[in-house]
Amino acid sequence: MSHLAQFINGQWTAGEGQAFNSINPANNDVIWQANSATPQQVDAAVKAAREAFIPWTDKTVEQRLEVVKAFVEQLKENSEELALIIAQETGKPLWETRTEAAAMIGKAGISERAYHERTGTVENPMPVGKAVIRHRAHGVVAVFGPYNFPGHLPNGHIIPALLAGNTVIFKPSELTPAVAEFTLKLWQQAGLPQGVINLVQGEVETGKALASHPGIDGLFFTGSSRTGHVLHEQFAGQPGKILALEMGGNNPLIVKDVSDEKAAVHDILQSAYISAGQRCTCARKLFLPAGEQGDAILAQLITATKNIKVDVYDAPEQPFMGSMISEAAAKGLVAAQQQLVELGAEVLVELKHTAGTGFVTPGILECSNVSDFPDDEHFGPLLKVFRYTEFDDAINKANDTAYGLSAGLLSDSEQDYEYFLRRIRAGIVNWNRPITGASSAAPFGGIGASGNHRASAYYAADYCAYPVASVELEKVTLPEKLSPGLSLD
Ligand SMILES: NC(=O)c1ccc[n+]([C@@H]2O[C@H](COP(=O)([O-])OP(=O)(O)OC[C@H]3O[C@@H](n4cnc5c(N)ncnc54)[C@H](O)[C@@H]3O)[C@@H](O)[C@H]2O)c1
Ligand SMILES: O=CCC[C@H](NC(=O)CCC(=O)O)C(=O)O
Repeated sequence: MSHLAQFINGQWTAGEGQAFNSINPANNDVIWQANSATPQQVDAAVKAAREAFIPWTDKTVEQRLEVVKAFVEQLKENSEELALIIAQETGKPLWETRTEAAAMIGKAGISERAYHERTGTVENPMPVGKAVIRHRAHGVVAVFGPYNFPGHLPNGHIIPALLAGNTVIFKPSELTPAVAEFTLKLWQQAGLPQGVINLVQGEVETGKALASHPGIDGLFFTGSSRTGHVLHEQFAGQPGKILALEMGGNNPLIVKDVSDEKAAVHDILQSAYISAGQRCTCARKLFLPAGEQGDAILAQLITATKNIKVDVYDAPEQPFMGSMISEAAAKGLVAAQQQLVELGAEVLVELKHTAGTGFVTPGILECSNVSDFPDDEHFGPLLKVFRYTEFDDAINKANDTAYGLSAGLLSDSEQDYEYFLRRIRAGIVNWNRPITGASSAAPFGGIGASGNHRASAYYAADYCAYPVASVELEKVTLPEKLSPGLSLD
């Protein structure tokens, strides 16, 4: 019998659709196999979530929080195993997947604060009675997750959604089903009532069946801009449904006048190559000043990039970068490098792929002379360098993208930063810090092709509930003065 990979109405069930696998991208070994959920099983999951909605939303937030806290206890007890499963499925080194497990634990407290601060209940006295603002859950929401943070990013939708009183159907990335399954088992052990979260696993067809299901009240998505745009079109003409899209980026980092060149190189490496370049916030384009300082930083960057340690997730001496998510993704990046070379890019450090694996070494391309630079998110460790003479030119080129997720300036001048801050178009704008590693205690989202103005992380509470404004008085009472033209006698 097929592996029981679907969690529907509190029961682990085998999928009845086509078989799919998860592989360890470091060596292409199959580590998980199951059958996908069919549209009928997706329908059963939506019905289970609908049945569970009223009892769940009728609980007090404190009661819902108790379950979330029990889940956090489960996460704490099992964090090492969770970190290992994330590492096996994604290729990310263990030091990094441990930080992902820790971010999942931290999400509960942050979401609790956000729930009260952004969607809490507010009462204001009025001349007659009072005005009250409350927030209500939307109902049944679908959560779609990406492969690069298979635990942390879906968790960033699921916890706020549950706290607000929604019930959830979770469709994880088909590349990381084991992480989703393990996480759902922790929810189950935490005592979550049946139907409150349902897991439907499978490839794109399962995703399509869920996204197009008429029974969902909303969809919270983290993933590529391509899929996000498909979902946006699919939701057109349905203003009653809430759609939150967290998508990719083509993120710029500008270096201007810095006194500590080594520190600048460090922040560039952290921005471009962490998670093997597979973070939505990673720097894709680096703008270096023409002249001596730019030359010196570039030379140091080339050396440091060649020295980056790339290895398996559990290497005793931990690498900075593990493997990419798959061999196909690695090959895609090699193809992107080749395409840029054909457009006029010069290879400063070649990105090289190890056949039969998802391993690549980090690469740098000099792209100042590339005409018709494609506005594609290269989701991996391939940094494109541009040299500039005028700060305004660098900012204009940095803004020359449909995306707008993260951006950064490395400069000792606060005046430069203020200028940059006023002109750059992005949802995350940093100064003298890497542009990756955003805080869950801040809003997280982008503009343009990066999002639809529904920031996540600290602001996720906003899209998990709708406001209800009430004016209230304990009993029906005649006003002291009637409106002109009214008579009750
Ligand atoms: N802004 C953010 O918060 C953020 C965070 C992490 C990753 N990302 C982005 O995510 C991308 C990498 O993740 P990915 O490759 O897993 O994304 P993806 O878009 O391929 O997949 C995301 C989810 O959507 C599902 N899906 C794909 N096509 C679908 C369709 N037509 N209908 C319904 N569901 C569908 C997938 O099965 C998966 O569950 C990168 O572009 C990255 O920048 C964004
Ligand atoms: O890959 C995209 C996410 C990258 C990550 N951002 C966050 O973790 C945001 C915080 C949150 O959602 O809680 C990063 O910036 O490195």
